[in-house]
Amino acid sequence: MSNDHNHDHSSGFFGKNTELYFSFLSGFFLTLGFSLDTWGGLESYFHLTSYIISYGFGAYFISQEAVQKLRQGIFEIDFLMIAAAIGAAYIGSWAEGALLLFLFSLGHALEHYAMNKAEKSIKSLGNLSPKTALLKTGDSIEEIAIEDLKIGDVIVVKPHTKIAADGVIISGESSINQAPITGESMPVDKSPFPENQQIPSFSDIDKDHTVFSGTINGNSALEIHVLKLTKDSTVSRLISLVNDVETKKSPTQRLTKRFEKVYVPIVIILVALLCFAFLVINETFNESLYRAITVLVAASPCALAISTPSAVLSGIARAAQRGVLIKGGKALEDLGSITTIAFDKTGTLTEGKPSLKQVIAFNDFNKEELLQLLYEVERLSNHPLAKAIAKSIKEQEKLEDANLASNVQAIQGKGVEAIYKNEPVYIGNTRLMTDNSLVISEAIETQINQLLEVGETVMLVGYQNQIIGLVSVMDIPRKAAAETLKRLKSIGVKNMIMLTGDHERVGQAIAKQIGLTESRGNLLPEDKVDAIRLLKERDGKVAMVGDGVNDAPAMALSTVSVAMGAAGSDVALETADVALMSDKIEMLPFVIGLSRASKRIIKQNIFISLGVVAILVPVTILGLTNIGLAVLFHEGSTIVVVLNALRLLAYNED
Ligand SMILES: Nc1ncnc2c1ncn2[C@@H]1O[C@H](COP(=O)(O)OP(=O)(O)OP(=O)(O)O)[C@@H](O)[C@H]1O
Ligand SMILES: [Zn+2]
Repeated sequence: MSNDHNHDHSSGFFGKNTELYFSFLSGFFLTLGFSLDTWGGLESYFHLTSYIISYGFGAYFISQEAVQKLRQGIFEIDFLMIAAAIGAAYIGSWAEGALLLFLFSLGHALEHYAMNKAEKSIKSLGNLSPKTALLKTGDSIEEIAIEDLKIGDVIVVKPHTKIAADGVIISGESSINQAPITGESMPVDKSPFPENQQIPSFSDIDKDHTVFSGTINGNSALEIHVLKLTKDSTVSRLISLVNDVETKKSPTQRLTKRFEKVYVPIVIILVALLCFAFLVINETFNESLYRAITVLVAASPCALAISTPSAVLSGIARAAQRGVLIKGGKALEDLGSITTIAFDKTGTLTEGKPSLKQVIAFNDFNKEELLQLLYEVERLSNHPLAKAIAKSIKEQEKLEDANLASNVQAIQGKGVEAIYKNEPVYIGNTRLMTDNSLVISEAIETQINQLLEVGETVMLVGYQNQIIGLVSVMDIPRKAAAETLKRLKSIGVKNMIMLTGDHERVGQAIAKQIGLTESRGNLLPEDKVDAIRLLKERDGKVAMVGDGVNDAPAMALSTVSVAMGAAGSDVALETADVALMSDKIEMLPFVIGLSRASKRIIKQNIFISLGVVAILVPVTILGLTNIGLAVLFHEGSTIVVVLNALRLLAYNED
């Protein structure tokens, strides 16, 4: 059976199920012919006509497909089946030939039906966004096509309608159903972005204020400031990523393809030889041909060809229903065999919204001035620590933006560097200070150690050639983290390692709280890459879970990378092998469990398909069965394999 399901048999006067109806008609005329033959007592002319009609309906789609493929130089199993049916007709076994075509076309139609169903549930994403939006200009509102929306436009979203663009709420509060994008079943409360503040880019805005195209508004009307063009919206990107998914073949799929390349020619040679068995043993040519045809049917690897793609597609479709994009069979199979997971800390295992604990000024530096400096510099950085510091200081101190800082530069894994009131300033860890020849006194060292003791992340501030102060924050583990790790352990994940740029001791404090097996701190992004390399050497396969921002290189090196909160970050969505659209870490056991189930089903399917061939071929060569039975077992196994794969669509964690 064809492995490539881009073709569609929807053209036809019975609509999209024409293929299925044609196969039923083939079955009907087969039964009619058989009845006439057995009980009719009429001229053979009648039942023969009925069989020929059955052949016509049975072969209609398969032959088209086979010819089309043959023209492209692809030799398909469909072709073998048609050859077998023609051979059967030649030796007068019309009934068997018709049965073959009937069941083969039925299997084929069911396979297409099932695959379409899985594909549809993946592609349903595409039907999400509405076609038009209500554009507000001044007091007037006009309906325009979503393609005509521009960045900065304001659109009105009525209660219980779909949101037409990715953007930020500027007026109204509502509870939004984000299930179509993130798979979260509970609506999420959203509020307007604070007034009189400049609107940053989409990924830098707190999720409490942003909305996605294709999600559904709750009870009250909203006004939304558009931040992305329709073609760049999260849902558009999702659709194009989903379209790529099917072109990536899984390892098992490649293996079975390679096997078929060797196996199919062997079958053809064997069958050709069997046609001439009458030269060696005492039988007629027709008897030899009958045996050859039976072997051809028995040996064709239809079930094998469909065993992996059906499971991969169903697995991916099931994940998509829960807001998880698995980018292809390789990612699915890899994830299914993972026993080591490396986690990023900030925003992955922790909330990623640290709260401000201490601001301490040293050497008589003015504290007000320190607060203002911290605010001015950190509000221009988009590191989660920076955002938290800027936000808290602004709230506590009611500071106004004074634009005193410029040239803010992130120093990966260490902190930031900027110009504040025309002088260089450094905010970050001790490494950043020593890199810039700033001496950390013993008194400061003691203060730092006291804060680390209680699990706070400490950052120093270097300005005017000395250390003028420190700021500390505390990030708490996600509520679901401990429970999630426990479940991962129970499904067989042995090693769970935290890789963090934060201080070793802060890392260890959190690791202990939530039950990780190891924790490594003080890592620069390149150290995280090394850590992944070592883990791969030690454990074979490693999954890396992160936000895909400062850990992108490590994620790229991992066997399979999993991004959390991918709906909010284009980079994460594009680059990760598996994208959790929501930032719910508790989805991990679900996807890993699903991947394992998919792998299991692939194995079962291959066992079933090869098993049936292994039994059927010797039995047919020895002439112990007839075409009818060979057809039944052969097509039966194909249908069983497809149905087995479809079970994944109903996968749930237990
Ligand atoms: N904008 C910033 N302001 C102040 N300090 C910073 C800033 N960015 C980084 N740092 C310092 O550099 C350290 C390492 O940062 P990095 O981004 O590598 O990791 P992290 O966010 O602490 O944790 P994780 O690696 O788990 O994401 C931080 O712990 C902090 O001390
Ligand atoms: Zn096909």
